[in-house]
Amino acid sequence: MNKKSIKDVELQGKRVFCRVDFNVPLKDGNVTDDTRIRAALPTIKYLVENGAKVILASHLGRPKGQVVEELRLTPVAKRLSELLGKDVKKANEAYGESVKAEISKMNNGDVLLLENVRFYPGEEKNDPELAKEFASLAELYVNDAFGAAHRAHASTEGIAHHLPAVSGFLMQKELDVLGKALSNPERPFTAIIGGAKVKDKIGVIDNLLDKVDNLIIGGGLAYTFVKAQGHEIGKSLLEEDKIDLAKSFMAKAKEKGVNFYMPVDAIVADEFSETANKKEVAIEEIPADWQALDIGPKTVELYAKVIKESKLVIWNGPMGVFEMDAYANGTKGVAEALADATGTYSIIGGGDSAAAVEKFHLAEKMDHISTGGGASLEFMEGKTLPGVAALNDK
Ligand SMILES: Nc1ncnc2c1ncn2[C@@H]1O[C@H](COP(=O)(O)OP(=O)(O)O)[C@@H](O)[C@H]1O
Ligand SMILES: O=C(OP(=O)(O)O)[C@H](O)COP(=O)(O)O
Repeated sequence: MNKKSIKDVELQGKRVFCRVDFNVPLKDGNVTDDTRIRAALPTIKYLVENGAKVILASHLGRPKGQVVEELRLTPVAKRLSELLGKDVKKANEAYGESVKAEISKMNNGDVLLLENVRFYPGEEKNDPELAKEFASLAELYVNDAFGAAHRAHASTEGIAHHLPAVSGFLMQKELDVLGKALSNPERPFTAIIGGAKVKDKIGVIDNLLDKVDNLIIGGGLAYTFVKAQGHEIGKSLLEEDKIDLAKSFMAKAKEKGVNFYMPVDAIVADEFSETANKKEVAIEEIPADWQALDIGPKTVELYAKVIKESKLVIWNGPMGVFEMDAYANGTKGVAEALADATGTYSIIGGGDSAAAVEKFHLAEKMDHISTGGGASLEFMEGKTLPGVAALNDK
């Protein structure tokens, strides 16, 4: 990579604003999957060992510019402290006088975690004033938040214009591994897209159709396509205004000779809960008032066959609501197919997909687990990631 890294700069005694992606799943105030925290440890340890004052910043969830008590980073600081084996202080704000006072008390090698940067409206707007406030806390900016590198926000992009700005080890590793696998992909090349961020991910499909041999759709994303095919989807996840786009993608796939795979069956439930009534139905038979929360077994079988025949698979987004055991089989089936496909290079992207693979104890069997879902997809599309572009060139 032609961007400067933490190895290229002096760290001793420096106040370093290090943006990480600690957007991790929480339940009852505890971190349920710490993959993203562990992934940032090499950078944090290096900063500590080289005598920097480490000021960490992250977003958590989508609080939309307001303080949301459940989205404070306190549980993350606790987990990080356990993983680092050292005290991690947690600030209640992300900038301002109280934070400056905390920083002035730091010794070299100390670690401070700022509050959720998305509690401030300026973060997602990439407000230059907020970027300057962040910059005023430090003497050096390090971006190790690959998972948020596709966002041009104040703490991922704006700040880099006000301080010397370099990459961390995770950022470098992600760009290297993904760059190598995708620059000249082995074929058949298959992309599996699922999850719930329909608005974010649907656009990616357009560019993917220029690159892949097979495109597999699952998760909440699938039902906008099922609807576009003319079937009823009951109360399943739907982006009404993306139906025409979905239709155009199916037409483009046909034109380009890309095999476009969609669910042929689903597990439907009469409410969004573990204890709901549920049944297995063919995809054209989703009852009104029911919602599809997982792909069905015939779909798993079909997708597993495509995976087995592929040389490179990139998978982003779970196939169903895997957090509830009743709707985890689709995601588990796809994860197992990837784990079993020994001749297939597997790249898993996205916080929830990585968490799913961890949950099924299959992480070891994957070739690369990326900490970025949207980020790895945009990188794969060939887009410039704003969080990377803003860093200093070598
Ligand atoms: N059929 C579905 N209906 C509703 N939500 C779904 C469905 N399938 C998957 N999901 C949800 O999608 C979420 C993950 O989506 P997303 O954030 O897009 O994935 P990733 O973090 O891997 O990029 C999970 O919380 C999962 O419960
Ligand atoms: O979880 C993330 O993205 P992902 O779900 O695409 O992996 C990143 O932390 C970015 O979060 P965002 O999509 O709310 O900007």
